[in-house]
Amino acid sequence: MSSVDVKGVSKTFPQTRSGTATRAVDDVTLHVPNGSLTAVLGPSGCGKTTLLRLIAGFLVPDSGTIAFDDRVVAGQGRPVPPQARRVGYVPQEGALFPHLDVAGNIGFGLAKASRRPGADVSERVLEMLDLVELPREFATRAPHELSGGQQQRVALARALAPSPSIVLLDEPFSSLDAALRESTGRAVARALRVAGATGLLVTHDQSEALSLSDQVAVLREGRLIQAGSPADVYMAPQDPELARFVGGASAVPGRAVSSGLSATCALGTVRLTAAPSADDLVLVLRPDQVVLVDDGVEAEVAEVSFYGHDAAVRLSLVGQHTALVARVPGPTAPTVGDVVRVGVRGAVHAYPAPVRD
Ligand SMILES: Nc1ncnc2c1ncn2[C@@H]1O[C@H](COP(=O)(O)OP(=O)(O)OP(=O)(O)O)[C@@H](O)[C@H]1O
Repeated sequence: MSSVDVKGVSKTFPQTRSGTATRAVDDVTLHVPNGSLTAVLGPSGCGKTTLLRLIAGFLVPDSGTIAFDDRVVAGQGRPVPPQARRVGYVPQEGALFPHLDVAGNIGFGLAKASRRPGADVSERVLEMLDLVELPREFATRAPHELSGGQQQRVALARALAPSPSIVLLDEPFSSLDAALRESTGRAVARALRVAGATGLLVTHDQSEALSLSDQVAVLREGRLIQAGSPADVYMAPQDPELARFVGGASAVPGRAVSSGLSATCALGTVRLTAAPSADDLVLVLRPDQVVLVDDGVEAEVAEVSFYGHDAAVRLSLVGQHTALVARVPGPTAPTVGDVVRVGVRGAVHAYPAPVRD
């Protein structure tokens, strides 16, 4: 096990023939505690893979340092090469060697530098199959005889077999369908915990990040916007854009009430989670905070997405240019064109409104 400390790391790709230089990672500082799993979350192109490749040693930072515990691996003197970093890497898909069976794939790293004298490769292969919760009989199967989720578990088993201190996973579930994605994700997180490895998981899927990790690190345009526990990132997002990205939210203009922890907005007076730092505010309403009530403000139903157990209802406040999303139990969902009444449940997060020129 090792902690990972990224300090002030930047990486710019030089100008390509077709465009300008890209600052893919911009002054990122991130601490990943020993034995924990951190999800690196952000939209496509925000620099997630580049950050992972810098930690793996496939890329060298332009500035800043990367350390595993107290051992600086990049940024001071000659960078430590990837093979000497004791890092396991699980790429997106198609990662298995098609000409080797499952045992050959899992034992691949062991057959090289990291094999301990006298260690039994086949015993380790079986241990690894147990760890990733696959039947031992799979050892003799070819990769094409496995499902996508099983293949990703084998890829993890291969990464874990040489007992790396750190495991880096680059969108390992992106090719799997929703149900398989969830079960494979949970199995992978369990295996990492049992192996005691420190993990970094790149994903653009906010529910995957929130449900699997101990810490969520959110990147936007190469910069680290927020790092915290899943609950912190969901309950106290750094800005309204992050609230929309993680969990979804409606942003409504509001005005602080001088007497304390409340604000007025198109939905009436609402309670705030903390004293506001400005008079003009942006109030962030989570879909589960927007509720259909008997005595609220009138809104017209613009769109309904039915998910079974619940439904997302897009609403437009009557006579106002305010759009809202409410999450209601599936069986109670209204239909498009209905006029309903809405209110706000619980305290809402407020941010200073952007200053207009
Ligand atoms: N080798 C490269 N040369 C030039 N630009 C690159 C290179 N690799 C990445 N980039 C650019 O750096 C930025 C960050 O890319 P990166 O792959 O790290 O993003 P990402 O968040 O992992 O995206 P995705 O989720 O789509 O995989 C992008 O604008 C990308 O075009």
